Amino acid sequence: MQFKPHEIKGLIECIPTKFADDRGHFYESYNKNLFTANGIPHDFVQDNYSWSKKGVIRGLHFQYEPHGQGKLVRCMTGKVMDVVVDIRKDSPTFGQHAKFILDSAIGNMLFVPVGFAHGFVALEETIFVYKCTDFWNKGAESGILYNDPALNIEWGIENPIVSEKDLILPTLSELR
Ligand SMILES: Cc1cn([C@H]2C[C@H](O)[C@@H](COP(=O)(O)OP(=O)(O)O[C@H]3O[C@@H](C)C(=O)[C@@H](O)[C@H]3O)O2)c(=O)[nH]c1=O
Repeated sequence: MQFKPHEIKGLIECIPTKFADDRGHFYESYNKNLFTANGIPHDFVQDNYSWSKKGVIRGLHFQYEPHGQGKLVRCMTGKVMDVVVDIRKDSPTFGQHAKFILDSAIGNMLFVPVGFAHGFVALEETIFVYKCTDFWNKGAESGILYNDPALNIEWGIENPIVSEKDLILPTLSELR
């Protein structure tokens, strides 16, 4: 597994080493000792699964403290452009976003720490799976409008499929 810290502190892309043979291939998608030794020392308490049609945008989501969730995200099938926004108030990169192509053919993952809003656009029909460091808490759920003009995120898609809930999320400045 290769661990690639991003210039926005705390984001780590994890790229597995695959063992291929005549049957197919194998890799460890999570190993607590290895992840702990490489800057992801968390206890994950919930695993999530979503299936999305091509052109779906989910996000940008986060939970308020003390229910913040770190997330280790990846595609089991398909491919997404994953988008994260730094909303840590004391961060020098507050308000900045980063984009990652997560591709099931590669198996790359992204660790998104507490303090980021997270979302993705499905570039293909995609099964998206992720481990969370805290439980879902409906009362603590919040988010930012995916097309908040101030964030200036280029999603690369016209007419995305977005949930009614996500279409009425506040902008980042409305949150503050
Ligand atoms: C997130 C979540 C939702 N649900 C339920 C609530 C609702 O009825 C249904 C669908 O929920 P949502 O529309 O919020 O699902 P979705 O838009 O896929 O929410 C997810 O989006 C991505 C981008 C994230 O980062 C996740 O943390 C999560 O917020 O599933 C749970 O039971 N447990 C959970 O952990």
